[in-house]
Amino acid sequence: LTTTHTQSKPTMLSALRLTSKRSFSVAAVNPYKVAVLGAAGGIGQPLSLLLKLNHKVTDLRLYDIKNAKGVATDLSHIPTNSTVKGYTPDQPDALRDALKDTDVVLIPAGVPRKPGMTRDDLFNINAGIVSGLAQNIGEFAPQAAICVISNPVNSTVPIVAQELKKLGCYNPKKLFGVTTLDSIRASRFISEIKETDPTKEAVNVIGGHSGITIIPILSQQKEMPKTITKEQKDALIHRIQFGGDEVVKAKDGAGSATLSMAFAGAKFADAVMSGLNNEKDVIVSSFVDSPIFKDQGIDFFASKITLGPQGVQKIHEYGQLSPEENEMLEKCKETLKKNIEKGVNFVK
Ligand SMILES: NC(=O)c1ccc[n+]([C@@H]2O[C@H](COP(=O)([O-])OP(=O)(O)OC[C@H]3O[C@@H](n4cnc5c(N)ncnc54)[C@H](O)[C@@H]3O)[C@@H](O)[C@H]2O)c1
Ligand SMILES: O=C(O)C[C@H](O)C(=O)O
Repeated sequence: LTTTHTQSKPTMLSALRLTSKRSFSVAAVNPYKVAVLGAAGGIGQPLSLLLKLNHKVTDLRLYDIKNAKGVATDLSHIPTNSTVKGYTPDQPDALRDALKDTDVVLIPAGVPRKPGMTRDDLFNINAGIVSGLAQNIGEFAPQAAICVISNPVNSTVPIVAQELKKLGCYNPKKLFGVTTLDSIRASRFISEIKETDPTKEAVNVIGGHSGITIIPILSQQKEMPKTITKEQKDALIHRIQFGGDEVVKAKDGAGSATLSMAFAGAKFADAVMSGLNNEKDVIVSSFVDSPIFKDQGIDFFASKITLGPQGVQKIHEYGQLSPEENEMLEKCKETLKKNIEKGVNFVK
């Protein structure tokens, strides 16, 4: 999909070869301590399972306001090379113990959408949850790479940045809004039109993570079918932008994307650890503190980035856009600016 690594390395699935003793010795990687905050939720549980299967993770900490210990005990019976421990607020210093010395922290804590809601409608509840967790990360794990899943990502990422700035430990290279779900949807949906292998398809998706702020740059696609009509192309763009709504509608009140998001979150975390491990050319898309539109007051923007031992190593230019895509970008920037300001003002 959009992650590329030149170095051949075992994938997450290699950890599934549980019967082979080799699966414990393949890893020429450093051991990583990973915390999931919101680990007992719809995303948290499958995400934690996928992290348990990732040989790069040796110490997995699961924090939630409820049921984290149950999920951790369940996962702890899987014979992969990590320990798993659950933490809930009834234990003294639970968050401190969950976060201490971690390399990567993933945040899927917060409420999901119901039909008819926008991601921004989640702001009132999730902003408070994310800012509280960010304060604890700043205090107990200021070194960690922080991957924010909780919506609205366009605002929750600025909230985390602002909280860390207040604590004097903001590292822009280690804060990520997870937009991988947009990338994997784009790969999947375009492959359905091109009749190709979705694992070989990559679309450059930029902007943010909500509706019109998600911009798939289809003009950069080579080998689009000559027969594709403008209507089909517009429908594809719309489906990538509103893929989240498709799931919310289908789940009919029971939440939003959890399983595809867990896959996306695990894939992103794997890439972050590959970067920390100094693997070459680890390229993913993410919503990060970016110079691209800073001069226009937009401090965060999603584009391709290269990950390295210190986190973000390079932020890629988004490349050439068609006139239609330029128009989409202008609209994206207006919304993004407001979403970012809303997050920043919440903390101020
Ligand atoms: N970035 C993306 O692409 C993407 C994709 C899907 C969902 N999401 C977002 O992820 C979030 C979680 O979705 P879900 O379906 O897993 O929801 P969920 O309700 O199933 O799970 C959320 C979990 O967070 C926990 N939680 C609440 N407050 C907490 C706190 N202060 N500390 C720790 N844990 C806390 C809850 O107990 C629950 O277990 C939502 O905001 C959703 O919109 C983002
Ligand atoms: O759509 C949502 O609310 C969840 C998530 O952001 C998604 O894109 O699926």
